[in-house]
Amino acid sequence: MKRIEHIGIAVKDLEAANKTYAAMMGAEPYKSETVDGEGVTTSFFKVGESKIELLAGTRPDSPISKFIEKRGEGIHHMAFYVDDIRAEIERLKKEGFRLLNEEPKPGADNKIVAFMHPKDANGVLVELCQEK
Ligand SMILES: CC[C@@H](C(=O)O)C(=O)SCCNC(=O)CCNC(=O)[C@H](O)C(C)(C)COP(=O)(O)OP(=O)(O)OC[C@H]1O[C@@H](n2cnc3c(N)ncnc32)[C@H](O)[C@@H]1OP(=O)(O)O
Ligand SMILES: [Co+2]
Repeated sequence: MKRIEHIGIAVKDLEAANKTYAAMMGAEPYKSETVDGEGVTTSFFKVGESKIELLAGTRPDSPISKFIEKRGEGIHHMAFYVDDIRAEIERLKKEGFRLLNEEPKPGADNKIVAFMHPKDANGVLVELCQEK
């Protein structure tokens, strides 16, 4: 795993959260994107080589809507950049980690992504991402 690509933060109101994070970080989000497959709308702020990804659910069965319903707003996942996501999925499976999707799926910001179960990483939902 090369670097922390982004930290995902679950928010109820993306517009309001954009204003909060823009004021805090002193910069506007550089991108906003809806990923229908995940039921989320995202916005991204640069932090050096990493990013903050704000995520709001677009439907009640979205993982973000369910997370907020159960736990409230807050850090939802940590994403690592990898050069070869399929090789990394195979390596993690051999190590005994449970992948939530074994075939990479479309993510935001021109990435393909895969998730690892949070119970296998001390309560942290881990995302792998690779450039499309
Ligand atoms: C924008 C695209 C992409 C990108 O490019 O960056 C994204 O970031 S998409 C982000 C949203 N998508 C996902 O999160 C996909 C992967 N997630 C899932 O498959 C599910 O959310 C889940 C992690 C399997 C949980 O779903 P489910 O099992 O239906 O929910 P439960 O509430 O029953 O959870 C079981 C268990 O796990 C705990 N949990 C759930 N989410 C998290 C989390 N984000 N971090 C830590 N722990 C989490 C939950 O609390 C339950 O534990 P117990 O209460 O102890 O049973
Ligand atoms: Co993410």
